[in-house]
Amino acid sequence: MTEDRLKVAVLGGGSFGTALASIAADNGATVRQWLRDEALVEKINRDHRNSRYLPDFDINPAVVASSDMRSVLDGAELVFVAIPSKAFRAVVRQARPWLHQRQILVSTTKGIQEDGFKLMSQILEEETGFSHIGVLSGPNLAAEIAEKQLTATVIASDDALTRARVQTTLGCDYFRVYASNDRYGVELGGALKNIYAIAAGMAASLGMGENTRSMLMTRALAEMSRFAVALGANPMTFIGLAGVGDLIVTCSSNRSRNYRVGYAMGQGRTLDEAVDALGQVAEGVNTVSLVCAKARQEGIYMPLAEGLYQVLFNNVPARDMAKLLMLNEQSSDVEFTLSREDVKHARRLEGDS
Ligand SMILES: NC(=O)C1=CN([C@@H]2O[C@H](COP(=O)(O)OP(=O)(O)OC[C@H]3O[C@@H](n4cnc5c(N)ncnc54)[C@H](OP(=O)(O)O)[C@@H]3O)[C@@H](O)[C@H]2O)C=CC1
Ligand SMILES: O=C(CO)COP(=O)(O)O
Repeated sequence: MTEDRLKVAVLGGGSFGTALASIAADNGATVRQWLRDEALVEKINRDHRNSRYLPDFDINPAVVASSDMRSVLDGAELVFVAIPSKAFRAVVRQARPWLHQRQILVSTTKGIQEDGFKLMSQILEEETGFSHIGVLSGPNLAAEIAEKQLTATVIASDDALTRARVQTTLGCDYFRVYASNDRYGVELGGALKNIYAIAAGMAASLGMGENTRSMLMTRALAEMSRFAVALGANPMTFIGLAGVGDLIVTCSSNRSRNYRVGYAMGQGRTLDEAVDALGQVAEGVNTVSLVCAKARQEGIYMPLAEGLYQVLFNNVPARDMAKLLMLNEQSSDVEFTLSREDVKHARRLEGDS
C-alpha cells in the first residue's frame, strides 16, 4: 500500500514548508521534510510540532523531518522548495546531486535574486535544466492554513503534468489549488505584493483610515501590473489569487511578516530594529530595492515602491512620504482602459485652451 503512495519532499522547515508538508501527508503522500536545524528535526519527529515556526500546529505524524538531503530526496516525485530567496540557489545546489529530471520541482518562495533579477523558478530551471517546474503562490498565510482556514492557492506552470500533480497532492476540503500557465506573472505577483504589505502596515500604524488603505491597495495593484506587464507577464494574472488575492491578505493582516515590519516602522522603529524583532524573513525589504533599481533602469513609473524605498533606506519619515505621494500628478485609474499618456495629453490640451 505505502509503495503506491506519492513521495513528496519539502525543502525548508519554516512555517509555509511545514504547513504544505502536513497537507500532503493528510492527503496520503509519503512526505519527507529537509531542514538544517538538527534540534528542530528531532522535535518535529518526536512531538509533531515545529516549535520555532508554527508552535501551535499539530503536524501530521507521517511527515518525517531530516537534515540529510539525500534521504529526503530519495525517490521523491514532487519537490517543494520553501527556502527564503537569499538562500534558495545555495540549497538547490546542495540538493542537485539527488535531483533527477523526471521530478517535479515547485518553488513556494516569493522573492527575487539580486544577481540578474531572477525569480526562484528561473533558478530551479538554471540549476537543473528540468522541464517539470512550477510556482505555488496565492493568499496563503501559513498560520491560517495550519488552522485549516478555507484557503486557495495557484499552481503556475506551462507544464500540464506539474499543474495536475500539485492540484492532486495538495487539494483538499480546506485548500483549493487553481491552475495557471503564467508562471512568470504568478511568481512576480507573489514577490511584488510584499513591497506594498510593508507600506500597508506602516499606514495602519500611522492611523491612516480605510479610504487610505483602499487607495494604497488599488494603486499598488496598478503599479504591480504595470511593472509585470513591462517585463512580459500577462496583466490578467493580476486579477487572480496570486495578484489581487495575495495583495489583499498581505496588506490586511498582522500575520504577514512584511506587514509587521511596516507596522513596527510606523511606530518609530528603525528598519533594522523591525527586522530583528521579526526574527524571520520579510522578503519585501530586499524586493523593494531590486524592483526600484529595475524600474529606474527600464523607465517604469513606480511611485509607491519608490516612496517606500525612500522611507526604508533614506530616512524619509513615512508620514512625509505619504503626503508627497498625494502631490504626484493625477493620472489614469485603470491604465489598460485609459493610458497615462492620454491623461497627460488631455491636461496639455486643457492648459492650451
Ligand atoms: N509563511 C508564509 O505565510 C508564507 C511564505 N511563503 C514564502 O515561502 C518562503 C518560505 O517561507 P517560510 O516557510 O514561511 O519561511 P520561514 O522564514 O518560516 O523559514 C525558512 C526556512 O528556510 C531555512 N533556511 C533559511 N536560510 C537557509 C539556508 N541558508 N540554508 C538552509 N536553510 C535555510 C530556515 O532554516 P533555519 O530555521 O535553520 O534558519 C527555515 O527552515 C518565503 O520566502 C515566503 O515568501 C509563501 C506563502 C506563505
Ligand atoms: O505570502 C504570504 C501570504 O500569502 C506571507 O506573507 P509574509 O511573507 O509577509 O508573511
